[in-house]
Amino acid sequence: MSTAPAVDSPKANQANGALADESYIQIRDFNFFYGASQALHNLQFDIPKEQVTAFIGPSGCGKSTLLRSINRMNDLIDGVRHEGDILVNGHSVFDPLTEVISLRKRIGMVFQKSNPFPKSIYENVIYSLRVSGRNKKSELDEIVETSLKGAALWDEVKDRLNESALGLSGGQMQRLCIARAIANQPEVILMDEPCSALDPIATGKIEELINELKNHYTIVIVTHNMQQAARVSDNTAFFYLGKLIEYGTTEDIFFKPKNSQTEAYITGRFG
Ligand SMILES: Nc1ncnc2c1ncn2[C@@H]1O[C@H](COP(=O)(O)OP(=O)(O)OP(=O)(O)O)[C@@H](O)[C@H]1O
Repeated sequence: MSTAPAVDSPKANQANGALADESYIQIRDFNFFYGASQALHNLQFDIPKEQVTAFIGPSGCGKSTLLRSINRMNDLIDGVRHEGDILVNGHSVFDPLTEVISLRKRIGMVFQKSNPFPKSIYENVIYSLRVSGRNKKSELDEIVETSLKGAALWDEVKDRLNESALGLSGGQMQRLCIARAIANQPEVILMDEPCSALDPIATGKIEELINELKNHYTIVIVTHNMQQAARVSDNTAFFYLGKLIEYGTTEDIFFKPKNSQTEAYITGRFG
């Protein structure tokens, strides 16, 4: 069961409270501001454990802002502030005692454009382990193999681990970034349009991988691609102008949307 503190009827505040599974990320009365401009309004919903939850909605509706709030990537931007809370596994990510570097390891992130370092494939995978002083070769070898296998990349690169990561294809680089996140043994993997720069074949491989990864990790994905949201996610949250309009199982959101704005967006009539 969830270890989150009791709040007043969280389900009652969900735009669609159909999700019954154990929640892992709890978003509570969350508002977010860039300076004087409010980007997110009173968000309140739960994201289930070891499932894929998609954030969808037209450009500028706040999907990335919310995603980046979960592992406090927005802290890097001047003049931002928030109200409310986000709990991951029962702990506030904004707790003053939370160490942000370790938070970002526990809540890994994969970006729109893959961002490998100009280093070998091997060093890319264990980069943050090296930074934190872990240098035992046998241990690192094992983590590299497990992480690359976890990212469905091992077979393609096992004979060239010491070659530059910059020689990989776009899809392989994106899977390498997933392997880098996995090496930290994360609880959550956040993905911000991870396939937007990839061709359909590379996209298909990442989607297959997401399907596999959800057996071990809680995944939140921002996507503009409705077919992708329908294919990979268990739950979908639809946002408009910084508000959560509707949230539920992907099947309900796509086939039985309750809100006319959701329906219009899903069917491509706006956005
Ligand atoms: N660094 C920033 N400074 C000021 N405003 C910002 C910043 N980043 C985003 N915003 C604003 O916050 C709002 C939400 O933006 P956000 O990028 O979260 O939306 P999005 O749904 O992810 O959009 P897209 O699909 O185009 O990536 C928008 O009005 C945007 O202009």
